[in-house]
Amino acid sequence: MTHSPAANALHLVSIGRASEALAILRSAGDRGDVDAIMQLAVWHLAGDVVARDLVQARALLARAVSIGHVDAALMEIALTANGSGGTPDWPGAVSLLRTAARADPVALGQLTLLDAMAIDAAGAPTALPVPETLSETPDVIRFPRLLTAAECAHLAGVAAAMLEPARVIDPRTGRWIAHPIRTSDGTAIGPAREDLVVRAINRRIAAASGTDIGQGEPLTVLRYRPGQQYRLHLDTIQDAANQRVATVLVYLNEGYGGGETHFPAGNLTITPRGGDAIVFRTLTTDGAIDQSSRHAGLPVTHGAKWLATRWIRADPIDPWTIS
Ligand SMILES: O=C(O)CCC(=O)C(=O)O
Ligand SMILES: [Fe+2]
Repeated sequence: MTHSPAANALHLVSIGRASEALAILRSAGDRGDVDAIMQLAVWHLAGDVVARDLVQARALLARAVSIGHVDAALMEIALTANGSGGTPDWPGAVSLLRTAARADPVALGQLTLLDAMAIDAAGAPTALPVPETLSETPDVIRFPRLLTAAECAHLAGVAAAMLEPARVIDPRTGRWIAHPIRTSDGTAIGPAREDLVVRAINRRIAAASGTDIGQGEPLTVLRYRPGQQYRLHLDTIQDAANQRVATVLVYLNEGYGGGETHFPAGNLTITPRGGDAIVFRTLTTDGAIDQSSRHAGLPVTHGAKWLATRWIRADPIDPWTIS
C-alpha cells in the first residue's frame, strides 16, 4: 500500500467496504497515526461510517491535538465553546485559542477579531447598536453595523470554500435539481466549524433578536451573483413542530447592484449596507404564520452580494441533526 491509512480508508468507504476502512483506521490510530485519528474523529462527529458519538469524537480530537494536529486543535476549540460532546465552556475555549494562536496564524486571526469585540467573560455582547423600526407589519427592525467589516469578511471567508449551488430533491424523481426559489450559492456553518468568532457573532445575533443562541439554526452564508435571487417566500416551515419564529439577515458586503430585500406587504425595500442586520418575526403574536413576513432577495444586477442568515426556532435545536 502506497497511500496513507486515512487515504486508503476513504477509498475503501467509497467502494462500499466501510468495515475494512474502519479496521484500518483503528489500527493506524492505535499506532499513533494522527491523520487516521482525525479521520475517525470526523466520522464520529458526522455520524459517517460509524454512529454519531460526540463524546468519542472529542476524545479522538484531544488525542490528535496532543500529537500536534492543527485542524484538530481548531475543531476542539469550536466544540469546547458550543458544548458539543460536553458542557459549553467559553473561557476554556478562549484559553485554548490563545495557546493555539502562538503557533497557528489562523488561530491568531480569530483571536485578533475576538479581542476587538465588546463581549463579557461568557462571550455575550456587552453592547448592541440602537435598532430602528423599519416596519410594524411585517415586524422588521434594523441594527446598523451590527458586524464590523472584518467580521463580515471572516464569515465570507469561512463559507467561501464550502459554497454549493442551492438544490432540492425532486419529489418525482428523487434526483437533485436546481432550487426553484433560491438560485444563490450557499453553505451552513455547522457546529464543527463554529469558530469563536462565528460563535460570538451567533451570540450577538441572539441578543439582537431577543432569543437564546441555542434556538438558532447553523448560520447560513449565501452568495448571489448577477441574475441570482431568492424569490418571494416565507421562512416558516409547513407543519414544523419547532417553528421558525424569527430571521436575522446580516449583509456582509456592499458595492453590488440590486439585491435589495423586499417585503411586499409592508411596501418595504431594504438597501443592503455591509454589516447591517435586519431582524423580522415570522409568526404573529398569536403564533400563526405571519403572511406579511413574505419577502424576497431581489436579483443582483452586477457584482456579488454576500449575506448571512440565521433562522431562529421557537425552542432550542440540536445543531448536529439539522443541516
Ligand atoms: O437575500 C435576501 O435579501 C433575503 C434572504 C432570505 O430571504 C433568507 O435568507 O431567508
Ligand atoms: Fe427568507
